[in-house]
Amino acid sequence: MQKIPATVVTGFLGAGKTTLIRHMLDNANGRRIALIINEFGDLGVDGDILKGCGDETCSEDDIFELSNGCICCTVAEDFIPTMEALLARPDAPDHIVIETSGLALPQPLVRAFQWPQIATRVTVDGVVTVVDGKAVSEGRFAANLAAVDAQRRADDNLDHETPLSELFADQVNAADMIVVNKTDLLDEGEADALVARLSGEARAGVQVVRTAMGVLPIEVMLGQGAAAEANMDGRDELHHHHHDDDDHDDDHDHHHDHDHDDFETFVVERGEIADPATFAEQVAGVIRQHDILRLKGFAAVAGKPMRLTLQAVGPRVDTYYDQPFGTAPRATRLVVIGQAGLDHAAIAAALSA
Ligand SMILES: Nc1nc2c(ncn2[C@@H]2O[C@H](COP(=O)(O)OP(=O)(O)OP(=O)(O)O)[C@@H](O)[C@H]2O)c(=O)[nH]1
Repeated sequence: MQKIPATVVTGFLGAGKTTLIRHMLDNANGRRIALIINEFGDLGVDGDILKGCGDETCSEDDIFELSNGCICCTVAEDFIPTMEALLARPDAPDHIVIETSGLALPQPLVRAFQWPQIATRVTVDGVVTVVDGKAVSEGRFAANLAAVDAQRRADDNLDHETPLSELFADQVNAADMIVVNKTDLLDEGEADALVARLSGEARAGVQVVRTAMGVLPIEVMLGQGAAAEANMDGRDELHHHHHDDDDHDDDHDHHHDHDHDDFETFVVERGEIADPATFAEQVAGVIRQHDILRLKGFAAVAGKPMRLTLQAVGPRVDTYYDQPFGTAPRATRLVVIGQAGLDHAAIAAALSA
């Protein structure tokens, strides 16, 4: 029996994973693609966006949402049972695409494909790492040398970098292909420099391609034939497990105590907003003031039957009307994601003002 290829799409919060997958679904040309989506933050925004595709290639039945935390830490409880349920269905998909949360380490997920009940049926076609070209060019994932030094002074055993730079390095390290997205926000020189830098940091032979709005031909994205689960060499994660005493344990059920302890998420609910542009400015102000990494959700706009989708990556805020509320409650709900220590009350108050 031929194995079903599975593509793992990883990349930091807001890099453009959902956008890339949405574009792929819109251009699936009759391929049946099953999606497994893992989101950090409990609003199901990505699932909603992908279900809105309305195409028979991505019926809701083919979308599985894993929302019990980060996929790399819930492999046994969540991911494996979901894969088994997917594989037990009579109509096997042509391809499986897995969107990890922006905080996930891809390595534990790829290793899960070595589990016997999966390995006989599915192979990892490729790990696609989506990079926010603008954020990386601005140095958002650069190791913060001052912070690293302070940590080292505090604890000799620590040789890790910042949570952001570590995650970024691990996601790059796991890649079979790197997609430098958001090139529309870069000039050509910046894009060239970033591609050159990432080609140097990635494993040998990894292709680095550039996109805007995730426009990548489906033939480039799928069908890489990497069999990543059988080729783990050089994909190792960095030094994440310093809190665990048993971290050399290769037990598959082992819980990786890693960087998402350094991040947190919560939901803010408020009443209708008056005007999308004004609210977007207000949101951008709150993001700057509180150093929020990612904010997304849906808003009810006074007098408008359509639901407004709001997406912010750092202080860049996008809004668009996506669908009528219909019978759904006209609620405004926003999920906020940042490094641990966010002032929930102040942020909620500022977003509700
Ligand atoms: N300017 C610009 N914006 C983009 C591009 N790709 C995605 N975006 C926007 O960036 C925001 C985040 O995109 P998503 O596709 O949701 O990112 P993601 O990686 O799935 O985000 P998480 O699931 O939260 O980790 C959205 O507002 C997108 O419209 C791009 O190439 N250029």
